[in-house]
Amino acid sequence: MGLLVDGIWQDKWYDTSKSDGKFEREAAKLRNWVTKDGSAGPTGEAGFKAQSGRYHLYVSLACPWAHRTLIFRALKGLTEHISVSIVSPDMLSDGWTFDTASGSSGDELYAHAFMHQLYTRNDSNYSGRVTVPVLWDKQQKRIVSNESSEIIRMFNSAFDEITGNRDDYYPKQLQSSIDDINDYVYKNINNGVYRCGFATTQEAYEQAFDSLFAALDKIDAILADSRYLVGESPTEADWRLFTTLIRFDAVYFGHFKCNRQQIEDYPNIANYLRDLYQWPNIADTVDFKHIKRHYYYSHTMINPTQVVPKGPDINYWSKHNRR
Ligand SMILES: N[C@@H](CCC(=O)N[C@@H](CS)C(=O)NCC(=O)O)C(=O)O
Repeated sequence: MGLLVDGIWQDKWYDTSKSDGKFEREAAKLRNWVTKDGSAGPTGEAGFKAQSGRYHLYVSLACPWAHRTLIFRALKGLTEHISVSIVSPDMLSDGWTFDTASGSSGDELYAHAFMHQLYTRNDSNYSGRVTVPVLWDKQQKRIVSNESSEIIRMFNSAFDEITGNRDDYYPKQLQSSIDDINDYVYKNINNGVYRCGFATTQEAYEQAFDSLFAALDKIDAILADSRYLVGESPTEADWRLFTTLIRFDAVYFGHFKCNRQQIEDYPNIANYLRDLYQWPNIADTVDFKHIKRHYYYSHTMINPTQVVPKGPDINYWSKHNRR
């Protein structure tokens, strides 16, 4: 695991020494938007018009942020319009790789060995972490965005005229409720599990742990009265929560020490998780082999033996009680 400094790869773990042992995630730097007509989006430059076959998505099947983009690609009928390369689940001293022997599909566009080569192809002087997902423009041969929350917004609407799929997971009248719940879930749950797992002091870990479970308790209470987080059909807020919930019992409970209880022990969340998992085309985006292998094998400072646990054995296809 590492980062680029002026275009040179350096193998370095996260530095928590300046933040009292707390893990702080670096903000994504490449923030252009694909739009229907190629006009500029909320940030970045114009020039990225929605077109079939023009864009390529680089993902890890293990990564919850990349997983969001695969879910929106599936939900919005974009699989035949946006191609994908999958990195290996093993992220060690070279960062994300395209090693096919350990589970990568290979870099379909450039046959790079490493993900950082894509970042320096985009900008030979790049400084920053080399993260997935990345949305790449095959026409201009550059990165559109490496911010998953924005890539899913693009997928939600920019390609609607091409696909004819007008399902809207961020409808205008619900946007402020979705934004509020997203902020809360991101801070306490999506990033909260990482704040538990990557904390390097007892105090930082316990703070993250307490806010994580307080938030899960609150979500379970919301789901007692409402089928989804914001009303009676799934929105962006549900899919963003889903990618953390589906990894929780298999990885975060043990590996990140999020072990007050499992998601299976939450009466409403456990059923809600199955409801989302069983939604058309979603189960195919979930790969427990990559998920477990990535975390347990790559984070050698947490699990130096790199032994990957066999369990748990949970059936996400079992019947749920959501209406
Ligand atoms: N803000 C980014 C975060 C992406 C992210 O942190 N991805 C992780 C994988 S789960 C990564 O690539 N980490 C590599 C690193 O930090 O060096 C997004 O949501 O797109």
